[in-house]
Amino acid sequence: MSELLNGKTLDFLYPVRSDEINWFIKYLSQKAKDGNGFGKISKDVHSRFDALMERILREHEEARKQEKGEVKDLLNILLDVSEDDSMEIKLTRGNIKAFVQEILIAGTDTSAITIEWALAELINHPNVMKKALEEIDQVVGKNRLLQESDIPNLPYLQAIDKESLRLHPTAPLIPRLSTKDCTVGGYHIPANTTTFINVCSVGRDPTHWESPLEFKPERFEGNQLDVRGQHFRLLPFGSGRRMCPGTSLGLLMLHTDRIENWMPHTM
Ligand code: HEM
Repeated sequence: MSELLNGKTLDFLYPVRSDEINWFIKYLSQKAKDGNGFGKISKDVHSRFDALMERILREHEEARKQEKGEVKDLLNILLDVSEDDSMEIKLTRGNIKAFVQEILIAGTDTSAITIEWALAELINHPNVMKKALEEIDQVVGKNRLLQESDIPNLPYLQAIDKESLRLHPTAPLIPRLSTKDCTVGGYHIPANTTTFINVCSVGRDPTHWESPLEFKPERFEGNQLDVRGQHFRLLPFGSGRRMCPGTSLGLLMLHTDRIENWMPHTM
C-alpha cells in the first residue's frame, strides 16, 4: 500500500494517470457511439486493471528474488502468505489482485469524501471552525503541523469528524444477507434475503438525535458516543464481523488531513 500510494510514486505515475484518463474518456465516448453496454465496458476496464496488477506483482516477485531487505509493503506481505504452504487457506494470485482492488476501492473515496463533507460543514459553520482552530492552536501551537499523536488531545476535532460522519456517511446503505429465517424489529426476514441498513437515516432519526439536521459537534462532548460499531444510532463504519477493517486508518486520515494542515493561522 505504501509503495503503491506514496507521494514519490504518485508523482512518478502522473503521466500514466493522465494517459489513462484521456484513454478512458475517449473509450467511453467511442463505446457510447458504438452502442456498447456496461458489461463490455466493465470487462475491458477489468482486463486493464488486471494487466496493471500483473505488472506490479511481477516487479515485486523480481525484487523478492534479489532479496532487497526493504520494508515490506502490502503486496510483499500478501505474496508471503501466498507462498506459505503451512497456511490453512491458500491465497491465489486472483485473491491478491481482488484484495488490492478492494482496498483501493474501499479505502480511498470513503476517506476523501468524508474529508470534503467535513470541510464543507466547517466552511458553512464559521463558529465551529473558529473553535476547532482554537483547540488546535492550544494543543499543537503555531510552529508545527498537527500529528497523529496529537489526536487524543483534540476532542473537539474528533467530535467534528463524528458529526460529519453522522450526517454524511459515505456508505449510506449497508447490505446484509440473512443466513436463516429471523425477525428484526417485528419484521419477518426469510433466509437468503438481502436487507439494507439505512445508516444515513438512522444518523438523522429525530427519535435518537436532537435537532438531527443541524451540524453540532457539541453533541459529542462529554459522552462516549463512538463511531466504532458499538452505538447503533451511529454506524458510519458498519458493525459486527464485516465492519470496516480500515476504521482506525480512516479516522487517523480524517483527523490529520485537515484544516490545521490546509489553512494559514489567520482566523
Ligand atoms: C472515512 C473512511 C471510511 C469509511 C466511512 C468506511 C466505511 C465502510 C463501511 C460502512 C463498510 C461496510 C461495513 C459493514 O458492512 O458493516 C466498509 C467496509 C470496508 N472498508 Fe471501509 N471505510 C473507510 C475507510 C477505509 C479504509 C482507509 C480502508 C482500507 C485501507 C477500508 C477498507 C474497507 C474494506 C476492505 C471493507 C470491506 C470489509 C468486508 O466486507 O469484510 N475502509 N467501510
